[in-house]
Amino acid sequence: MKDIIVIKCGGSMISSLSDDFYKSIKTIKDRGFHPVIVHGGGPAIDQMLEELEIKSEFNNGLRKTTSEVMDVVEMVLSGSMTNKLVRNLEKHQLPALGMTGFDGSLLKAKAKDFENLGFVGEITEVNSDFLFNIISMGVIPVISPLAAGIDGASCYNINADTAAGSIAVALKASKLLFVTDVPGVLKEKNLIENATVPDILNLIDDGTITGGMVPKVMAAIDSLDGGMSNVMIVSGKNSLLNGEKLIGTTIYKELEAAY
Ligand SMILES: Nc1ncnc2c1ncn2[C@@H]1O[C@H](COP(=O)(O)OP(=O)(O)O)[C@@H](O)[C@H]1O
Ligand SMILES: CC(=O)N[C@@H](CCC(=O)OP(=O)(O)O)C(=O)O
Repeated sequence: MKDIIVIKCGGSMISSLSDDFYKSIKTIKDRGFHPVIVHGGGPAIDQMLEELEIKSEFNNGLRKTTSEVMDVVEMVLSGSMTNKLVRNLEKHQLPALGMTGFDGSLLKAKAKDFENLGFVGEITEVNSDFLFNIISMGVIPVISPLAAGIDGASCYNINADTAAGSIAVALKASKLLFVTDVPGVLKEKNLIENATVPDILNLIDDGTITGGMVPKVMAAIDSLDGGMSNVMIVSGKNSLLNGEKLIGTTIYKELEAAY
């Protein structure tokens, strides 16, 4: 299927995505693209864990997921996070269907490093046909990054940036957008509009890119390695579009592609 655009909505933005953001999704769809949404929910998971007095820690940007933490992750990601997006899409005349990676065996995973990270998963399979069928009905899939183990029994917590990258590669999407709470990759408060993979690695090394931006750019790099050619980090605070153009940071594999 041509012109699929995978849009990852960060948990930092889900509750405050602007009306203009949803209108721009409508414009993108009207222009013939098929949006597929993958969402996060880190801040809402943090809040629920805190309310329940369950401790959680991060290891290289990934939440160490004990079975107690997994129950909360599953509840938050597949509950209010998905529902907020679906409700708002429907409000903007965009038919949408919320699902986890369990539905239709969409995502299969194995433990990434059980000893240190518990039930954090690494995606091993994406059921692309399941998504193609939904997309062909004109419906936007809204996916929470939970996956079943190969045995079908265990449940894994996948970083939403990583899940979006794997889904974009599997669907051979023409674009992958990471929607977050900043306009893109910033250096000294200025937006970097174009960056190659070596530029990004240097920005991590010199401490310009830190925290939640690290899994995002790493997922961008993995998806470029997986064959994607167009990966961007953009803000959800306003419209994604400035006329014909998407606004944000575009990451390219190498210099020739950038200019
Ligand atoms: N160089 C950078 N440019 C922009 N944001 C950065 C940079 N380095 C770190 N960040 C942080 O990354 C955050 C976005 O990641 P994250 O909080 O995980 O968002 P999301 O929930 O949308 O995935 C920004 O709000 C910012 O605090
Ligand atoms: C393994 C892992 O860290 N999973 C993430 C899943 C949610 C996520 O990625 O949400 P954001 O996109 O808002 O960061 C977590 O538990 O927070």
